[in-house]
Amino acid sequence: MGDEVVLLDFHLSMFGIRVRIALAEKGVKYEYKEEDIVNTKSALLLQMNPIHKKIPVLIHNGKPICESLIIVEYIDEVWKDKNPLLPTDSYQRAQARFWADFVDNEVHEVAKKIWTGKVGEHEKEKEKLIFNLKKLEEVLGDKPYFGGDTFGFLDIALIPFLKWFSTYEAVGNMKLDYPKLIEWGRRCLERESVSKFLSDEKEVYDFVLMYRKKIGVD
Ligand SMILES: N[C@@H](CCC(=O)N[C@@H](CSO)C(=O)NCC(=O)O)C(=O)O
Repeated sequence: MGDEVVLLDFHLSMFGIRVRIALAEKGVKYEYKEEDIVNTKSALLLQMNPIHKKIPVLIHNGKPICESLIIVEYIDEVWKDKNPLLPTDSYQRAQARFWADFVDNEVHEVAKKIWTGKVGEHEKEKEKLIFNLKKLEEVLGDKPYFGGDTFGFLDIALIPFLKWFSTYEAVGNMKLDYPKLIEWGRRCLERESVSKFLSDEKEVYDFVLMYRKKIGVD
């Protein structure tokens, strides 16, 4: 019997998009299940991720794997016959994991304070986000991809955020300066595994406006 793969996800989730890109890069077939994370989470999600109760969750032959970066590494290890995502060199792997963690804690968490917070209240976070994106541009340097000549793990970790940057700017009333990342993003979007899943900027913006109203900041 072949692999049974199910993905519990939310179409706009930058974390879920990471997993969808990795599965597409590996050519893995799976059943996609959209979760209504804003209102009612399914019993399956609560059963498969009882600790965080969050998406994405990959269910492989009935066994759940949680946390997007862990899921991407799992996919890379299980379906290792094509498109390796992590570098083979241990030091390069460690660097890729370090900067992917940076994306989660220094880009996403900082930006989330801006788009879920009252307008004008997060000047510190705005400065930090600008600084942190500049750091990522330095890591990219003049390479086509973060891992060098091939699209890989750290590209997958960051690319889903590309279509959230304009919302960060609009809600935060700020200007992000990241020309090299824009160029890199255009390069990544040439891959069908990316262009197929990256959210639409207006859809992201409309979702954030709805979410801000729901949590009462607008
Ligand atoms: N560290 C985790 C974050 C997942 C997450 O925040 N998922 C969100 C949707 S995307 O913003 C989620 O499931 N939120 C529901 C909730 O917070 O209850 C990962 O990398 O998978």
